Amino acid sequence: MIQPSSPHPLALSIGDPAGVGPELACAAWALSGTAALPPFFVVGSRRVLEKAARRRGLHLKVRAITAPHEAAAIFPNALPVLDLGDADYTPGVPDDQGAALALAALTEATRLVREGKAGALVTGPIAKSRLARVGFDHPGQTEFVAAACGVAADDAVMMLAGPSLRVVPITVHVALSRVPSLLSAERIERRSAIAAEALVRDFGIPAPRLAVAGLNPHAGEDGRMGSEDAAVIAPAVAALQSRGIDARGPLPADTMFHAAARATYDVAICMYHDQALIPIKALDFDEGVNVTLGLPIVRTSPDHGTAFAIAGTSTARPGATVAAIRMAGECAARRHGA
Ligand SMILES: NC(=O)C1=CN([C@@H]2O[C@H](COP(=O)(O)OP(=O)(O)OC[C@H]3O[C@@H](n4cnc5c(N)ncnc54)[C@H](O)[C@@H]3O)[C@@H](O)[C@H]2O)C=CC1
Ligand SMILES: NCC(=O)COP(=O)(O)O
Repeated sequence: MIQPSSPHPLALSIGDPAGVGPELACAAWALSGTAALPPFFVVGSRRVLEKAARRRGLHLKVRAITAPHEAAAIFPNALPVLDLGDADYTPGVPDDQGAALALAALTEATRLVREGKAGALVTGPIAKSRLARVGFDHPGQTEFVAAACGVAADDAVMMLAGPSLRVVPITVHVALSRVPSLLSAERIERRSAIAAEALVRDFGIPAPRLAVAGLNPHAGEDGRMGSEDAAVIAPAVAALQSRGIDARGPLPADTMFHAAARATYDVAICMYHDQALIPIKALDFDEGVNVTLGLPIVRTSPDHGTAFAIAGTSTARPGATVAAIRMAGECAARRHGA
């Protein structure tokens, strides 16, 4: 089915300029014709993008715009950028100046989308610890965008999505030792319900099937290997079912991700970060998208990080960035059409 398109170009924040974000923004633009991407503009630095493109051997024009509405006309011939100023381009060597640019770009891109001047937000990769040095006070971009939208951090639900799998971690950027105490039936139910609602609204899945993972080996083995599965996760699944949501579990996590199992659900609800992200990064690393559910705006990001070690070497693959731009456009179009 052809979706109506978002009326506004998408805003792509540049990410840390020492990482792979700038070169992948250029690479995505270079692929935009063959990949049929919606028009987008970068929020960041024209000079950094020009240097990143040159270093990657991409022959493209970067054109500064002063407002998002100028992007669509420029996009077929050049990469539009809302220029926040110059910064050093030293791939692989992050510094505070670059982190400040990344934070300014994230802030401005979020503002433009919130104000309806851009159709959706695609965030380039940042290093959270580097941004923390310049005043970033959030566990990640998910929580930053949630705060900017006036949404409680816990109600902004991270989902990683690729061609093989969708996963939602109930707890995210916390130490593993804290996970059991952070899991409650209410929290699992609330975040799972937000995911189910978003799969209907933004992904066009009319009755999403949720597979809820256990926490412990063999989902607790009748309490012999942990109590949380029966005491916390099972009541959450029952509560979801009583709301008419197609949820089942707790399921042993070790057997949830093989191909036949994956065919039985639309999203795996996982209890902690690596339970969710290991399978998707193993299966779909090059096309994996991190999408924030439950926001008044659409926000996506490539599933990978700054990859400082390979920045500037032309070996960073653009697939996840291309997929993040495409997914943002599709979700925005669904909302626009709705
Ligand atoms: N969307 C975001 O803003 C994300 C940010 N991060 C941040 O990135 C930083 C680095 O995190 P890491 O755990 O090292 O993950 P990473 O994703 O940056 O790198 C992990 C491995 O994958 C490779 N890799 C990453 N992207 C690639 C690409 N496009 N093509 C080919 N190979 C690629 C890297 O070279 C490295 O070997 C951390 O500070 C983390 O917080 C991590 C994940 C997502
Ligand atoms: N592991 C996912 C990740 O680090 C991305 O987090 P966020 O910055 O999108 O919140």
